[in-house]
Amino acid sequence: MAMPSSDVPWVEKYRPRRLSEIVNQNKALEQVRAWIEAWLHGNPPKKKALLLAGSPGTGKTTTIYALAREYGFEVIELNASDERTYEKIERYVQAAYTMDILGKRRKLIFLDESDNIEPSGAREIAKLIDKARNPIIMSANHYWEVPREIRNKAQIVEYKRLSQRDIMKALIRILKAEGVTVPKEILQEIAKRANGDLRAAINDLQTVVSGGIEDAREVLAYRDVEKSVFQALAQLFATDNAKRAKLAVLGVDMFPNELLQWIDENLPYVYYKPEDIARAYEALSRADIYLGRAQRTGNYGLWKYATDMMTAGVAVAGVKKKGFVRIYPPKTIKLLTESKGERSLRDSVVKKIMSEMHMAKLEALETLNILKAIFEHNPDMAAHFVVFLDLSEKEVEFIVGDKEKAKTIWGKSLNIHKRLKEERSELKEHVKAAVETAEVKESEEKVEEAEELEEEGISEEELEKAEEEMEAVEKEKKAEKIDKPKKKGKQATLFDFLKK
Ligand SMILES: Nc1ncnc2c1ncn2[C@@H]1O[C@H](COP(=O)(O)OP(=O)(O)OP(=O)(O)O)[C@@H](O)[C@H]1O
Repeated sequence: MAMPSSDVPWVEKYRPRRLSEIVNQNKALEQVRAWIEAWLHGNPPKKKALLLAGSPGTGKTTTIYALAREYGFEVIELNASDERTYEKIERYVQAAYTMDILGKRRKLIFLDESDNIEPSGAREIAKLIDKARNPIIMSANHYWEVPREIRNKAQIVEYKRLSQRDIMKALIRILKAEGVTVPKEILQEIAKRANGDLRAAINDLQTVVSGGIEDAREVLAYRDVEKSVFQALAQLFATDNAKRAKLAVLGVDMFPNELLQWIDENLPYVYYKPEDIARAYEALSRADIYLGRAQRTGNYGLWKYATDMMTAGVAVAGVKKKGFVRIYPPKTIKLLTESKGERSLRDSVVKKIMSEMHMAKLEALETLNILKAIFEHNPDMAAHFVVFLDLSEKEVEFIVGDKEKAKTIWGKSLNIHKRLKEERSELKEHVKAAVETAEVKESEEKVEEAEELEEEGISEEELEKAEEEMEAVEKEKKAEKIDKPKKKGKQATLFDFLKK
């Protein structure tokens, strides 16, 4: 496997230049073309804004730039989380009054992350859409999170997640262009893990190619566990916007202290000026202080501030290196703080919490921390959780982190088990006794009945026969009842007729 020639991010290097090169979004592209052509034919569409909605890395931004190139627009890219967005849009919308849509320098306004628009600004932006004389295209991951005022004014175009096959094809095309090869099973792994996000897949491919095959296996092994941490950190290190940085790590199923280790490990590759690196580390150390305090006091509300410091605090620390940033797993630190055994214990406890308490993974991780506090301070309640979650002794030891305390809780849980067992067997006894009484009663009744028959000189067979006959008579009666009304009706009409 050859080393790549430069560190230009491949997602940029291989971004499709033309609409026709965009993979597997034909339906969406048809709508986009029809909408822009309506503008160009001097007949602006009813919905003056277009909202491209879909998962990350499916081609939304690519569509806008390819569209602009093909139809001759200049793209004015604005970010919804920028405080001055409204002001900027207004400037362009006003300018559009005097701008000839068919002229050479026509502009297309691109509002990225429109699911991030503050509710206060949404009404104003909606008004600008009404006034707009040039196309406004917005993009969002979830269209339902775009403020309603804006959503109602936009034509929604949905982008689908790309299939594993689409992703494989795109990766192979890049490898051919780079003149490098990667074993097929690794390509398949990358395509599988990308979960429909071609950007993530291309970034992984570049990571793998730049690090060599052995490294690739290791990185991919981590990806198994840390599904999206690579993606999240790539986003975090690509922005100097505090809000975007905070959003980048949402959905990473990791404890904040682990996330801190990942950021810590990768910081020196992101900033190059010593003073920027120092500032970023200062933000990290503050995050660490909050985390320590949360652990000591049990006030997990502090996690939020810690996460803000390690994301937003780091993102605004200075000027970042341009180009592709390779993300490294924090191997050494991780090995020191959490062994493989501990990790698997944590995973099994989290799984039990998820299934017994009907929780998503993130929620379960938070609950695990609450359980840790309970296990440390309240062994009686802890014992009930042990029974409820069906925890093993090792899992209890992992949660409480202290052998003696674990023993006490485990002992108490055994007592609860014993009590429950006793209660259950007591209940069983009750049920058994009740059934027996009912059976005795029934057999007593049967004996009584037999005695009566004997007294009257009727044999069992004769009784059965008599019962069968009675049943037959009953049936006959019923059949007659059903037929009768019909006959009656007929007779009545005939009778009437004769009367006439
Ligand atoms: N459908 C596609 N066809 C070809 N390349 C694609 C496609 N989707 C994504 N890519 C590749 O992935 C990269 C990222 O795509 P793009 O920026 O268009 O994603 P996006 O949908 O705008 O994501 P986000 O919501 O995160 O902004 C592009 O540079 C391109 O290389």
